[in-house]
Amino acid sequence: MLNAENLWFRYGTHLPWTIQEKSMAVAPGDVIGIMAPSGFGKTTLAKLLAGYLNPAKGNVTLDDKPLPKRSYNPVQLVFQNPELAINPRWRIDRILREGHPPLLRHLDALGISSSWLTRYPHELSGGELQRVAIARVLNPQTRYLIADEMTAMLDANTQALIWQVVLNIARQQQMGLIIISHDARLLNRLCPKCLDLTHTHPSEPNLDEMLPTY
Ligand SMILES: Nc1ncnc2c1ncn2[C@@H]1O[C@H](COP(=O)(O)OP(=O)(O)OP(=O)(O)O)[C@@H](O)[C@H]1O
Repeated sequence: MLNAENLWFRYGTHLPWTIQEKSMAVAPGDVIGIMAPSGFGKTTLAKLLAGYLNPAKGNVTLDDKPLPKRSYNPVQLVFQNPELAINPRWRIDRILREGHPPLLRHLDALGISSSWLTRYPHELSGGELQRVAIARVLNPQTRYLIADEMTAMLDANTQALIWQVVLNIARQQQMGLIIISHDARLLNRLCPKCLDLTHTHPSEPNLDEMLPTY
């Protein structure tokens, strides 16, 4: 279980709280959507859940323990722009093997061509590079995947292909998925449970009631 308990976060001591008293729990194999317009703190919440940011108060635990700081992070976060998460000086082959060797069937399913492996990131298109970024985290060590606008820059066909593969693998590996998107249709299609943050304002205290707990 990935558990966030009573999280508070702000980007500076004199700035307003971006995240206030938020709690949520995600079980293995759950698929949960988070939807809200720009600025409601979706990415901040994602970063807190993945341990990229530390809450001012509250904590995030995986099976009742803090997230590991030195070993592979079982809570992986994939953003819209793969360039930001990928070392531009590494060839694709090395990027894919950084955490855990990728399974050949995952590369095939995502349409990753063997001819890409010897190239550098700038020698792939944005959509091709995003597939590499996704393949990199779809390994058995990833227990929870947070997809923050992960397919927003892709065409409809590539988007459909990627989600089919990701949902299949998540089901097989009992990986929990948190899908953040502005696209209500996408979330309705993918997520049995969905949080719509547009009905609240970040400073209002009732957001908690919308978050699923188990
Ligand atoms: N590094 C930062 N320093 C200061 N303020 C920040 C920082 N990052 C985000 N913020 C602010 O925190 C608030 C929430 O930002 P966040 O990126 O979490 O929202 P979001 O809902 O994901 O938005 P978007 O859909 O545009 O990505 C915004 O008001 C933003 O300006």
